[in-house]
Amino acid sequence: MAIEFTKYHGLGNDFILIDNRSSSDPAVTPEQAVKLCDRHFGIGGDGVIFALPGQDGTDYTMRIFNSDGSEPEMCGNGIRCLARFIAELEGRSDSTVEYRIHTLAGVMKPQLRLDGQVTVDMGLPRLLAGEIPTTLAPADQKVIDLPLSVAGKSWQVTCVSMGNPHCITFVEDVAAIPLENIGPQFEHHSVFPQRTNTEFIQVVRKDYLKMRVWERGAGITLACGTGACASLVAGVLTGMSDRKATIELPGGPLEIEWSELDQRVYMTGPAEKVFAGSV
Ligand SMILES: N[C@@H](CCC[C@H](N)C(=O)O)C(=O)O
Repeated sequence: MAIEFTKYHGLGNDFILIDNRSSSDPAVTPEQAVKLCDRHFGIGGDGVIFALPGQDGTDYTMRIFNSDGSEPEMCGNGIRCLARFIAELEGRSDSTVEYRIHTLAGVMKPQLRLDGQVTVDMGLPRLLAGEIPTTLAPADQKVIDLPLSVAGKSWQVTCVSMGNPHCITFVEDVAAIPLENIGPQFEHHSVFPQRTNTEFIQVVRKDYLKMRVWERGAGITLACGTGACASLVAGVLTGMSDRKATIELPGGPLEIEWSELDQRVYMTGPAEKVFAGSV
């Protein structure tokens, strides 16, 4: 049976979007998602995202399979793409509609802006080791600037969950980090029982950070929305960043704020349609 899809990207973090509104079960299996994401033998993408019916009073449910077939709790760039995709399905692309989206990380609220950007209320960051999860500290303690040995070197890491796990290291020069080599070693380190996303951050100014990411289940990507949010929170916790900053990723910039008022994290960035087809 043919499956209709639309390809979107958020700063080059690219996804295959599927209109799954008529069923609560994803239209493809994790194994099929791996094939669809293949950049040589498939459509190509960092993940497959499903727009499913809402749950518990929400407008829609988002589920996502990474390009390795694993299912993460949340995806920041993906939820901006999902919001634009849904707006197009509903014929509301040119409005400032806000959606309430059920995810495995809780309810997220993306709002479309007229300039084409999408602002997402990403909720509260989770900071306790047991919530991330990591065994780097006792379950009821935060993991801020603690040593972690990877690839024969000690790294000072801060861990933050945006629903999905992130391990952040501040470095002098992000370009000098051998991401392809050390990324998998962070991802699969025994202190992260559910694996981890890994971000390296260079502070240009306290309101301008450069980031490179190794994503759990997807490897090196051009951008990671939850990673940018987690990194800004890590920057505030370590005194490296203001509460509001531009995060420059290989695919472009995201604006992130950890609000002093409600302690929630807000992310603003683009989401663009690439093409549509069927497989
Ligand atoms: N690229 C995403 C994150 C996708 C999920 C991640 N790979 C994980 O397994 O947690 C983003 O923009 O947040």
